[in-house]
Amino acid sequence: MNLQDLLYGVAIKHIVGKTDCIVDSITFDSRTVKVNTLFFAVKGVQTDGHQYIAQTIDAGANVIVCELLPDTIPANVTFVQVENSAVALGIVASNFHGNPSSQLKLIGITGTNGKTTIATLLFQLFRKLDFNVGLISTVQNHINEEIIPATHTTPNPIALNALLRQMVEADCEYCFMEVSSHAVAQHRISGLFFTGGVFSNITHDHLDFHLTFDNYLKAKKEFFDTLPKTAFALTNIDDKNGMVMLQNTHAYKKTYALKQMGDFNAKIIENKFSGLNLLVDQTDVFFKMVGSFNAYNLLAAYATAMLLEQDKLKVLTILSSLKGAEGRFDYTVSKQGIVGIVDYAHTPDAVQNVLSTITNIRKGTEQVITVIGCGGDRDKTKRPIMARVACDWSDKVILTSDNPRTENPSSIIAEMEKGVSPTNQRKVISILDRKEAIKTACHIAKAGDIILLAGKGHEKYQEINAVRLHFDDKEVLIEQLNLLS
Ligand SMILES: CC(=O)N[C@H]1[C@@H](OP(=O)(O)OP(=O)(O)OC[C@H]2O[C@@H](n3ccc(=O)[nH]c3=O)[C@H](O)[C@@H]2O)O[C@H](CO)[C@@H](O)[C@@H]1O[C@H](C)C(=O)N[C@@H](C)C(=O)N[C@H](CCC(=O)O)C(=O)O
Ligand SMILES: Nc1ncnc2c1ncn2[C@@H]1O[C@H](COP(=O)(O)OP(=O)(O)OP(=O)(O)O)[C@@H](O)[C@H]1O
Ligand SMILES: N[C@H](CCC[C@H](N)C(=O)O)C(=O)O
Ligand SMILES: [Mg+2]
Repeated sequence: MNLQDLLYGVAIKHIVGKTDCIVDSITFDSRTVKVNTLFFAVKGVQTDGHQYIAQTIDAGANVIVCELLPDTIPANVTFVQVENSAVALGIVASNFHGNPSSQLKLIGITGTNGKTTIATLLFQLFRKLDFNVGLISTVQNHINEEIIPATHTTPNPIALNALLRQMVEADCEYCFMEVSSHAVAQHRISGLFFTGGVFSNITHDHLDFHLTFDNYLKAKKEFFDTLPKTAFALTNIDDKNGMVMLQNTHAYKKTYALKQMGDFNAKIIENKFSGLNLLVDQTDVFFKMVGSFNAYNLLAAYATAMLLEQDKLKVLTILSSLKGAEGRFDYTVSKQGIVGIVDYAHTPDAVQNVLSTITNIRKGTEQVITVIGCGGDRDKTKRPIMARVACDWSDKVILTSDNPRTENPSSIIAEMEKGVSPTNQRKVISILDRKEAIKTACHIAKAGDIILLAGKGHEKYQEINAVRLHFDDKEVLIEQLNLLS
């Protein structure tokens, strides 16, 4: 592709070298550069792409997009200086793939919790409404029934635009995608054209990356700030920062709420293990999904479908039969009557939500046994809080490993233990090995008791020392429950 076409829409500070050259591929990773590659020098968390410029030229790169020009510029290489290489990367990646986001209706969902659930519900709903649909999510990406494994919640701009291009080729009319705060802060969504944005909620997470809650909020808000005038900006106003999201957006503003009047409203009539009974915009509907947090997710999906001009009754009928994403409040009952729940709660708020839901709908006499760990190389400040919340809402807690990554798992558990108050000590045991922890929970449980396995949801691995070993909470849970006599 011609360089001038690729650079369309990029704010350029300075160009050194010819602009009428042909680029065959684009990358932000020096290790994948070939002849006639455009290399983006991006500043990262670990290293700075600018360090690899000379290496990429040796490997055949003919164009370099960078923030700082080197002292000597070799002949036959074009240097494009920009303010922010990551922003330029998004725009060029979109141009390279023929701007696929403007050829379908792209809806982005942001928030601390609920993104995967809302995006998946919308994908399942629009498939059942007979549309060709794409999904970009933590669990997996989809083009209709085709599954494309996910590496990130929101992929890098090159992978993202390639995926959107495949969706356009498959005649997809809609794509529902999660927009993580990392993706906004790293400009992975730069250059995309959105038809709508949805905000679920914001609570404590990712402070290792954003450093302060304020920065984290700003990242979420920036997504809404950059939505075009033609898009809708749908927010949950029961969240205390829900209105903040709308402050500077050019998009048309819409709200949803359970506790106050919004443009879209729902009321919980009944919340049981068998599902939710909700009054949605005055229509009484029974849903298969459990828990008040899922009332919010269902309402967000319904409101989005209404903003996309779908038929209300058809939408509610289909939503009422959906189960949402894999590994979210996924429950099973053993032959002894022990209830096992696998859930992806990995933030203090999510743990509290899932446990308060269990508390609200349990009969009262059973014990709640929670098995929980925290991820390594991620926000450390949430560890004691997650342990405290688990203790406050459970009868017994087994602290264990999640994905330790490169950290020592015992140190992660020790940080969680700091959140256990003296009165709660008697409820808690720590078992390093996650399988042993689940086995112990199954042995402690009696008929009617509820075991919650929190934090790993759909994940099919446990990452220890940078190696991913097969591990599936649901598989282990069922195996251990079946071994009980
Ligand atoms: C913290 C974070 O988000 N890191 C992402 C980031 O990596 P980084 O900033 O560490 O990059 P770096 O290693 O410093 O490298 C800087 C630049 O130099 C380049 N480089 C590097 C080495 C080299 O030899 N040559 C070279 O060119 C790199 O390609 C990069 O362009 O950019 C990389 C390339 O896009 C991502 O793969 C990487 O995601 C890591 C693997 C990750 O785990 N991210 C998680 C935290 C994440 O993004 N999660 C969110 C979900 C969060 C949520 O639940 O809300 C997600 O959207 O998935
Ligand atoms: N609307 C909600 N409000 C609060 N908690 C929720 C909500 N929806 C889901 N949860 C809890 O958060 C967990 C993660 O849900 P989900 O995967 O939908 O969120 P996510 O935003 O995609 O998370 P991630 O950022 O890790 O991809 C669920 O397993 C549940 O415990
Ligand atoms: N999307 C989340 C996933 C956390 C899941 C948990 N199992 C862990 O490994 O910490 C994150 O990147 O923080
Ligand atoms: Mg997700």
